[in-house]
Amino acid sequence: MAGELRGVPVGRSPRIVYLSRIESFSASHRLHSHQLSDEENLRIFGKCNNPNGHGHNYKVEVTLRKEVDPVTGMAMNLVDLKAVMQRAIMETLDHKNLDKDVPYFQSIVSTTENVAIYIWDNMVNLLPDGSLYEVKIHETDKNIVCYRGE
Ligand SMILES: Nc1nc2c(c(=O)[nH]1)N=C([C@H](O)[C@H](O)COP(=O)(O)OP(=O)(O)OP(=O)(O)O)CN2
Ligand SMILES: [Zn+2]
Repeated sequence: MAGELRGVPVGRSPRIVYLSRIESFSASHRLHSHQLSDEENLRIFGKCNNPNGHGHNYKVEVTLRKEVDPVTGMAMNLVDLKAVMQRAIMETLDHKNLDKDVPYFQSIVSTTENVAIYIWDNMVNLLPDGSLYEVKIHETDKNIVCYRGE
């Protein structure tokens, strides 16, 4: 039966929470696939294929699904999550030209879908096993991508 031992709940299943933190970064990019001709690129990506590129102020929301430690009351210390996001997102993407400065995007089109996958892949091994639940990116106020590792 559920009860307490020195103030700590015992005898019941763990409490699972969804813990999120948001960071913002600015980056420029151009939508262009090396697997397509110039004409196809222009037809598919339109204005976003302009060789001069364009920029966004991206907002990234990272969510962990994790049990609350009954002693600390935390699923994960947000100070630690901030440090992981700094390393996996800010240091590699902020104020960068995605296509030229980030090796990953030299062969992969820098759509928001692929930016979300890149961030997931960068973060997943820096977090406790199985805890990363979702990476959500607001590329603009209207364009949003969510990736859950599937
Ligand atoms: N599936 C995707 N489609 C598009 C992506 C993408 O990442 N994934 N990206 C772009 C462009 O890079 C660009 O982000 C689109 O900008 P824009 O159309 O200007 O954005 P808004 O919809 O917010 O602009 P409004 O003109 O204010 O509606 C295109 N497609
Ligand atoms: Zn864009």
